[in-house]
Amino acid sequence: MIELIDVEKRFGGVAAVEGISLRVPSGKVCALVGTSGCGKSTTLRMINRLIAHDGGEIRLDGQPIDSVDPVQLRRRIGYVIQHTGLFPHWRVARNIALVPRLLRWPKERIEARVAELMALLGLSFDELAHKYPHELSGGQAQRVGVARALAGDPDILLMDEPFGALDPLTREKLQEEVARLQSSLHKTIVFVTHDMDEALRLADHLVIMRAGRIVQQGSPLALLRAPEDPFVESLLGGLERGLKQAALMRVRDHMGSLGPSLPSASRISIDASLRQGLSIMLRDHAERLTVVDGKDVPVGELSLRRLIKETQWEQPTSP
Ligand SMILES: Nc1ncnc2c1ncn2[C@@H]1O[C@H](COP(=O)(O)OP(=O)(O)OP(=O)(O)O)[C@@H](O)[C@H]1O
Repeated sequence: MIELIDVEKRFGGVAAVEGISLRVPSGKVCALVGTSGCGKSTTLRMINRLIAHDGGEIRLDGQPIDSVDPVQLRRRIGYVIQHTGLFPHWRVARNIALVPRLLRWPKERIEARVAELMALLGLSFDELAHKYPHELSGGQAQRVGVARALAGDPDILLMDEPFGALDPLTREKLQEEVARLQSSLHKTIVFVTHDMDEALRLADHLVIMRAGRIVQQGSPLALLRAPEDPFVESLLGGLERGLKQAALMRVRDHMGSLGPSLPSASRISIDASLRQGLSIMLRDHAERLTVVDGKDVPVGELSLRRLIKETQWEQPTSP
């Protein structure tokens, strides 16, 4: 568990971060989002003591980070940055092996770990292990960056705009990979992003910052349902907010049973999102969709009328 309690940071007397308090339970993902210069990276870097905090307390599993040697601390914490931070004169395998080498693992264990991580991140060992970073595509380099951060099997992963420099398709693919990895690795992750869709997609806990302070924090759905002010609302997509909320909701949780009436010819997978359901309804001019399981067998119905009722029911009443 990561805890920040009333944390402050000043640069030359000017506050960069003021009174930040947040808690990330073990195995959960927290996203820091906000306008440029609001203190996201500073907050992240204080967690692994790349920057020292001036006030408040930061604790990892209850232990204040000031009481841990910074080098020991950083070996427990994987760190991924936007332009990968790979050593340009080291080959991929050596870059990934950085922390295991520092930890003085035996050679065979390091080699096995590098091969394991490259497989985990979808990187071909034979093709890429001996290349230098400049011989990689942006997506490959970023995967190597993530592999390197995971190499020492840290329980905590900090990621600063990890996919910021990638094209949208590669970015989406890597987001999927990180979500897939996280579902089995259960790391405690804090990441900084400018991409709200990325934050909504990956985070269990969303923290919105402005001018060094937290404006609002909570689960993505809670924030989408009740942004506290126009700034948060606009960051969350303004008029697109309903669709972003629908993207986080699953068909399986909102379908009804198959009625006596003829099933709709338009179908949707039980694993799809409500946003995808709405899109199919618009495309097919259909107010009802037949929900099918993985074997294409009808298992229920998604109805526009019911959806509207349910989402109204979930919206808080405005003051
Ligand atoms: N080493 C430093 N020395 C002086 N001021 C700094 C330093 N690092 C950050 N700052 C200032 O602290 C504030 C917060 O910076 P920070 O990099 O944390 O913001 P950010 O939210 O991550 O921004 P961006 O989204 O643009 O990366 C900014 O005003 C920045 O200029």
